[in-house]
Amino acid sequence: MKAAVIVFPGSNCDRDVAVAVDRIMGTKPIMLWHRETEVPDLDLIVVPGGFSYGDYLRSGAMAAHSPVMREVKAQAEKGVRVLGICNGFQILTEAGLLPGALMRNRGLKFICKDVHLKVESAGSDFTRGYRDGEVVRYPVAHHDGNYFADDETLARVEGQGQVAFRYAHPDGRVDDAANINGSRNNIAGLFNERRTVLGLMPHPERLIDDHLGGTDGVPMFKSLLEALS
Ligand SMILES: NC(=O)CC[C@H](N)C(=O)O
Repeated sequence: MKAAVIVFPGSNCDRDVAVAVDRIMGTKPIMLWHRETEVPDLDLIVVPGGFSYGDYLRSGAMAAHSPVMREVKAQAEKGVRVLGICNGFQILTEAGLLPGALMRNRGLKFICKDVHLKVESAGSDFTRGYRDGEVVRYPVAHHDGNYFADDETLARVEGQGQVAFRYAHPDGRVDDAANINGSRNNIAGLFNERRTVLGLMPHPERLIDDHLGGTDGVPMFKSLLEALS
């Protein structure tokens, strides 16, 4: 199993997710600088959180055009699993690997807190370790997490079961009061059609140890390990 974490100028969750992959999946990922053009064949690519290129223009907009992303796109095309967390989710939408866009939070404030998520689909290599409808607690830390897609795209992703996670109450209810940032249909995480790419705003890599406050992120990395080994 070969994994890589992409590193952009301004990434700040790259080492955290590398620790999660190493500890839970038992493999040290290679760290790939944004200028890299030669990338070995991989099984898993993680696009981590942070502020790539200072989030100038729009979060993820510049990173989506960096040299390494050509390789990421080519490998994603072949079915290599790609996990984009927070800024990584923003980059994957800007790169066209996931539909829609992430806009400024509805309240125009940076949100940094733990939130509850309803697992909308456990039917993927990323989420098999959870149960459909299960409620998990993940931290969020973003100012551009407001998921937007036009009506047609939204109907398509909903119809095809591409929604992975929704912002929810602790009892699993999904409504506007649980919608921390104004995302359409409370979408917090989304698959591509083949479910080989997942992007999500909350941070699974930040809850992988009781010393960090919980372990709700562990099943995601365990699911990937099972799928890829
Ligand atoms: N933690 C992150 O990756 C933050 C993503 C992005 N910089 C935002 O604030 O929306």
